[in-house]
Amino acid sequence: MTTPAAEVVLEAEGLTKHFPVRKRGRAALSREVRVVHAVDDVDLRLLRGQVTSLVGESGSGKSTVARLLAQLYPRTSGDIRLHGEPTPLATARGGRRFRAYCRRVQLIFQDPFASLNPVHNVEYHLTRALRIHGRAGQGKEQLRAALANLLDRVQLTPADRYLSKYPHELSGGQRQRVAIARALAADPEALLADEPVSMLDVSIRLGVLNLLRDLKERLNLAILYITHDIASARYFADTVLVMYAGRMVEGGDSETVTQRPAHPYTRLLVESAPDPDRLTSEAGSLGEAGGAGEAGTAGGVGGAGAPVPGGEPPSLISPPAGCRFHPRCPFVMDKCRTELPPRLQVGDTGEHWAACWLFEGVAA
Ligand SMILES: Nc1ncnc2c1ncn2[C@@H]1O[C@H](COP(=O)(O)OP(=O)(O)OP(=O)(O)O)[C@@H](O)[C@H]1O
Repeated sequence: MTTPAAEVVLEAEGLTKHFPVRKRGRAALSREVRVVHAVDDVDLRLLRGQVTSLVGESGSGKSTVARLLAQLYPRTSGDIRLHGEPTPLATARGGRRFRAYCRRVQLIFQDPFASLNPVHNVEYHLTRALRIHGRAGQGKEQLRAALANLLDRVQLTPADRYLSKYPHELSGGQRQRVAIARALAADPEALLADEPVSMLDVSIRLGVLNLLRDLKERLNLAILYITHDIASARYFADTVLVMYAGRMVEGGDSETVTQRPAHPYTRLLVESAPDPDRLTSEAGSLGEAGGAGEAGTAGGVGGAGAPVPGGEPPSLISPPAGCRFHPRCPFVMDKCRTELPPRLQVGDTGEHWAACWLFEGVAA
């Protein structure tokens, strides 16, 4: 649960990334500049000691958000603030300020095999990270202790058994633990975990998620957990944010968003996710949101036998006007085709919102 007192570590406002489209053939002669609207006007906050999950299907812009937050890409517009301190649009890469930011905000990639160099062993990877961040200590003894401490944090013990191993000698889960240990070498405050378990065997996913949860609690980390699996977000996250076609469409505490989704797109995600103890009767959830008028129409979206919107996500080069989900939405109204819905409150707690016209005038 989000507590009002939780400290904001990292925050984005109006975060936008447009990638230019390379022109080919005759298009190369035209003056028209075409871009992929990968991320548009995204707001999010990562709180100390909490997991925020960013959920959405492939191509919705989740990884781009993580890369923008990690400063791997320059953003087109918007603000990123670490402890309220703005990061300039074009942070000088390699500069002191940039290095300090990168130390505090660490990214963990989906594929631990690709992120570890196959010709180097665990000791090399971790020692290098400790040295880069000035945390290797003085002399061999202190370095040894720092390495053992890192491996202990990711539950790879005894350390001596793992230090000499090469990536190919480790299981997928162990490799991801080494990648997490390498991120921890920087002593970060925020971890951006981009689909950290999706390439792992189902049997070991839970272990790695439990490890991240343990780190969140012990080290008081602010974690961004990116996933297309809304069921795992329910299990692991405190807060869930849902992205569709480059925009945020819903947010709130994880239990509410995953069990009583409001936006028709979130309902689609929840409907298609295997989650055995889902509380059904989403009709009731919209009733709670106010239930009257158009929202009442939406009450049937997620329930048994409810229509599941078909179709594909839109082109991000020329995204639909209004709500980007409108071409797939079973409850589309005229307004949805032309006007972008703002964040509208769902229910009466003030923490659950949906960018959907169905909730206009519904909240208490
Ligand atoms: N470097 C790039 N240049 C051009 N377009 C890009 C680039 N990176 C991402 N995109 C486009 O931006 C959109 C969002 O991509 P992104 O990888 O952020 O989505 P995602 O939700 O993380 O998807 P996945 O789960 O498949 O990784 C996609 O249309 C993608 O093709």
